[in-house]
Amino acid sequence: MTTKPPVRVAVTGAAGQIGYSLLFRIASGDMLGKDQPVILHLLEITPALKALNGVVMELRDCAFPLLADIVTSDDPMVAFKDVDYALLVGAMPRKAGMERGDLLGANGGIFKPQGEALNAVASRDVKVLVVGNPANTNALIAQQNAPDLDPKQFTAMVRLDHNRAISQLAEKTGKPVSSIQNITIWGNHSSTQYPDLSQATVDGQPALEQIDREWYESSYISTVAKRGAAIIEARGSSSAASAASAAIDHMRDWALGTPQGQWVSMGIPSDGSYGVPEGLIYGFPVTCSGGQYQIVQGLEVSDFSRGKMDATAQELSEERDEVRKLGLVK
Ligand SMILES: NC(=O)c1ccc[n+]([C@@H]2O[C@H](COP(=O)([O-])OP(=O)(O)OC[C@H]3O[C@@H](n4cnc5c(N)ncnc54)[C@H](O)[C@@H]3O)[C@@H](O)[C@H]2O)c1
Ligand SMILES: O=C(O)C[C@H](O)C(=O)O
Repeated sequence: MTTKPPVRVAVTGAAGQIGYSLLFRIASGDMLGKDQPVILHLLEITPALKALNGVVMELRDCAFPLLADIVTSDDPMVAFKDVDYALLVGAMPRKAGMERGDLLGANGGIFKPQGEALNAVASRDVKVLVVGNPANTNALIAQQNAPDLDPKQFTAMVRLDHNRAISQLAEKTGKPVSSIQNITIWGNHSSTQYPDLSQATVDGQPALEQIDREWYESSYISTVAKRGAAIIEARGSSSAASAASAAIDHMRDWALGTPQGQWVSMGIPSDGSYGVPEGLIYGFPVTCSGGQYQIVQGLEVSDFSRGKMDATAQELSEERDEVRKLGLVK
C-alpha cells in the first residue's frame, strides 16, 4: 500500500502513437516510481476524443494500482489544471523526406496556446518536457508564452538521441549498454545535433581509445543524428515506443535524480555555458538531483567539437528567428 498523495501528469497528443506507448508506462510507475500514484490529464484535439476514450478504457482495464484517476479534455485550460508534470507530445510527425524544421509553422501554433495555458493553470512547479517536433523550438515557444513560470521549467527531448548514441556505441564495441557512460548530445534534436564521445567511457576507459576516429567522425555521428529518418523509412511512421521510453527516462531522471557520477543529455535553456547563446533550448550534459538539473561544467571542448556545437546552435538561432517572425516568441 502506498501513502504518497497522487501527482498530476499531463500528456498531450494522448491518442497518438507515442501516447499509446507512454501512458501505460507512466501509469505503471516507470516514470515517477513504484510508490507514486498519478492522475493522468490527457489532452487531444476534438476529433480524436473518441479514440482517446478507447485508450482510457484500456488504461482502466489494466487496473494499475498507481493510477488514481484520469481527466480528458480538448481544452488545455482544463487538461493542464494543477499539473505537476506536462509531456507535450501532440503535434504532427514528419513524413519521409521532411526535416523536423519543416514542421515549424504547422506545430509552432500548438505550443503558444499550450504555454499560455500552463502559465495560467498549471502547478507553479510544473516540469515541462516537449517531445513534439521541432522539439527544442517548440519548447522555446511554450516557455516564452508562460512568463510567470521559471524558464528552466521548460525542457526539450534529446534523450532519444542520447539513448541511440549509447546503443550504437555498445553495438560497435560489443559491450553492454550498461558499461557506457557520459555521452553528450549537444544542441538541436535534428540532423545538426552533435553526439559527442570525447568524454564517454566504455567499461571506465575512454570510448575514443576503443573505436576508430574515422568511424566516429564519418559514420557514428550521422547514424545517430539521422536515426529518426531511418526509422521513418523502415517503419513508414516515426519512432514511437523508443520516443516514449526516452520521455520516461528524461522525466524520471529530472524528478528522481541521475545516478552518482553519471550524466544525461537534456534540451534546456542555455545560460551561456560553453559559449551557447543564452536562451536557446539546447542539448547539454546535465546531472539532476532534488528535482533540479545542473549543466556539467568544465569539460574540455576541442576545435572539432566547437565547430559542431556552433553549427547546431546556429540552426537553433535560425529557428528562433523564424518563429519570431511568426509572432510566436519575443
Ligand atoms: N523529440 C523526439 O525525440 C521525438 C521522437 C519521436 C517523435 N517525436 C514527435 O512527437 C510528435 C508526436 O508523434 P506521434 O508519432 O505520437 O504522432 P501521432 O500523429 O501519432 O500523434 C499525435 C497526436 O497529437 C494530437 N494532436 C495534434 N494537435 C494537438 C493539440 N493541439 N493538442 C493536443 N493533441 C494534439 C493528434 O490528434 C494525434 O493524436 C511528433 O511531432 C513527432 O515528430 C519527437
Ligand atoms: O525523426 C523524427 O521526425 C521523429 C523523431 O524526432 C525521431 O527522432 O525519431
